Amino acid sequence: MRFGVTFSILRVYSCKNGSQTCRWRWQGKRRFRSLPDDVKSPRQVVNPDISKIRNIGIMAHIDAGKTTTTERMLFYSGYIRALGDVDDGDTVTDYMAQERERGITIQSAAVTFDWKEHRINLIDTPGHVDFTLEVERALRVLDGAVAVFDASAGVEAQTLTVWRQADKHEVPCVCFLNKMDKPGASLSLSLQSIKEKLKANPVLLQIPIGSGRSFTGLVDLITKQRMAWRAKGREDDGRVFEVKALGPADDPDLLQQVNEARAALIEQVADLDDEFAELLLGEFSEDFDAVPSGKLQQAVRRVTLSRRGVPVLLGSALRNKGVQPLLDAITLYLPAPNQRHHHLVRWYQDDLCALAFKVVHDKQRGPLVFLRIYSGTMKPQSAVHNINRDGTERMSRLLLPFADQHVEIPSLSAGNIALTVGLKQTVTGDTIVSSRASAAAAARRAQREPQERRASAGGERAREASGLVLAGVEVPEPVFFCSIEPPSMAKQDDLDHALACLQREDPSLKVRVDPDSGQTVLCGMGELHIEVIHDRIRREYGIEADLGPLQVAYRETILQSASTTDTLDRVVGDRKHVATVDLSVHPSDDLLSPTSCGVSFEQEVERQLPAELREAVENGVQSSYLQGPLLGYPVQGVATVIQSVSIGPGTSVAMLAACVSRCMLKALKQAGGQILEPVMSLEVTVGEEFLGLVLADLSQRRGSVQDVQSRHDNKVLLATVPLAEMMGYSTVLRTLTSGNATFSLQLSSYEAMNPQDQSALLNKMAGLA
Ligand SMILES: Nc1nc2c(ncn2[C@@H]2O[C@H](COP(=O)(O)OP(=O)(O)OP(=O)(O)O)[C@@H](O)[C@H]2O)c(=O)[nH]1
Repeated sequence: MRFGVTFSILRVYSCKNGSQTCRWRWQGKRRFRSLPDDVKSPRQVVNPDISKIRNIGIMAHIDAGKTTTTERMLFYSGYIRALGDVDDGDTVTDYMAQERERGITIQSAAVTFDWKEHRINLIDTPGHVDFTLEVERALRVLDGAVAVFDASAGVEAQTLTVWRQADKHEVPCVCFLNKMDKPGASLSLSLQSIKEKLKANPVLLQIPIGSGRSFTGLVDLITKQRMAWRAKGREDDGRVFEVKALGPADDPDLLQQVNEARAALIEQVADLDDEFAELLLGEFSEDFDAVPSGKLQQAVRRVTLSRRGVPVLLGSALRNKGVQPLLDAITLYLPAPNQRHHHLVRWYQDDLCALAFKVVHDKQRGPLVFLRIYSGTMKPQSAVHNINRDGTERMSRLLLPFADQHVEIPSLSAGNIALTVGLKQTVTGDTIVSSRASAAAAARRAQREPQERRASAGGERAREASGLVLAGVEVPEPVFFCSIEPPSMAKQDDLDHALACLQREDPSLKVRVDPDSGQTVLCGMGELHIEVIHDRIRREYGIEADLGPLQVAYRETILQSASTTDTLDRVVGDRKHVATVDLSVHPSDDLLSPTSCGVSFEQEVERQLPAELREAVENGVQSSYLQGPLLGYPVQGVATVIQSVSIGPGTSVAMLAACVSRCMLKALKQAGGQILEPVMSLEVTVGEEFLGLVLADLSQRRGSVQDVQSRHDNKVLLATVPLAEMMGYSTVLRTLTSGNATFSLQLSSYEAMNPQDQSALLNKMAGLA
């Protein structure tokens, strides 16, 4: 649409009956669009062709503004009447009581809405490191992501983690530099940190008009349109904004800045996209700037999809600026489901193939399972087959998620995210297909596929190619644990039920029973994680459970090799069991990986030992890895070699496994035990005046400072510190700095404790210190 210089439009988006409609009103010489007052129901979400679906996630470091941005998206697309505020605890996506009280996102929430004839299925993910698995589960099923940054901080610790997760799942991203209204906001700092820390190639698509508090709008470098919001800040809801082609009559400095930035953009895109480079050098060699904006947009899309570059957009969600162009960018640059290649899906052809990526418990409806549909169609009241559990289940209802409200729908096709009621056996990571027969048909197609083609698939795809199930996500090992007790024995069953439900929802929560004390033990990702679980047991299940002290999940390993022999000679009932095992244990090269424990057999033993006995020996070794000889923590970094096995007639396999375990315990003790402790990367952002106090405190905690960087008036302290020293750190830091610091903590590695610290720990555990 072209407008004369004197006319500009104030753009308001609203959607009625699934399509963008707008009314116009005139003000002086200007034409304004105005919004109808009615709010759309999630039922009105358009059901478009797959090419117009966008499954996206919003990810970032804690507090970058994901929830605030999501809230604006729902508001501008017409799905909520009033803007919620994280600080007032009334946003749509943070609906859990704890989220509203704490002002943070804990579980990822899915919402579906439409924008300019596109259906957007959006997942708002948590930023706190304790809930990283939530982000990973979401990224597994998404096609694209919006990475939100605090423009005054650039890339922060958790941004790096989520970015790596997006990389792992090859998810194309756009960046949104939020909080451009903050006095310390810096476009150049943010772009620099994206390049340096994320090693990504930022493709800047907008430049800001004004900075800090006087940030009023943006210029789109592709179309050279100037978008200006009213300067009223928070009171103005941002629906109305002026869009005007930037012309010679405008601010000459701004115009020059735009021309330079656009020229740089064209050059950068030409470097990243051969097709665009050819176009420029052919038709537009005389004047690159004359290249049509549509062509530039298409090239930016190709660059984004191939992940050679990431578009960068700007705004201030809280001040209601820049979110509508971000929505445009989602539809323009992020992929449709059919543009992402999911290797295994082709074997199912048009049959249903879906991945369960999240389960939540609803008191009335039972478990609700979130599914990403990769092929085929889902209908309510139908049976589906769960390949992982090898069982068929009946799905009673099919819903479209809209945070905690759900809308019943008659069917949902490939490329969408569905919420199902009635699937009682399905857990996160399971693959759902239409029937056992369709799984068998897919298996036949997979068999017929040339071996080379399957082998060429790398990583996750290779794992998928070896079976018929979609790859789920890897669950990180918990670093903290504590005992949990019901208020009375009568409540033990209720507590077990609550824990079973919570575990189904959250695979990063592990529950086990301590073999010595018989106590139930909760294992989680961090203090906040365990605190939230405890709180949920109280609120959602009405159980006032008691938590024991929080403890660190150490690991054990060995320092040297050892060989040993053990003989088990036992009479059970009227049967005599005799077995003798010779084995050796060695420190493995891959000492610090949790999966680094292995078992192998001497060639001769492997040849002679029947498969059933080999399996019993392996079980014996594996069970001894679960509890190390020093403090009973899991063992890692050990390679075991079985040198000989002899077994008397009538000896059971269980007795052989027991003999191996006993022999392993002896060997591990002989090999000299070493405790490994989790060491965390710590990032503290603190006002300069408090830096000395924070550093002094860290030195008491066996911390080692890696770097101190400046960020405006703040200092950013990067350090590593043993997790055992970080209990209750948030309270201490708050007190030390009068609330002027934030920190993030995440697992960096497991490291060997020095002899003094180890013996202090052993004494403490033995009750001697
Ligand atoms: N100045 C300014 N503050 C903002 C902006 N967007 C969000 N905030 C504030 O930043 C804080 C965090 O916002 P959220 O939207 O909860 O951030 P989040 O990334 O969803 O946080 P988690 O989900 O807990 O990781 C809140 O106090 C917001 O009011 C912005 O554009 N400018």
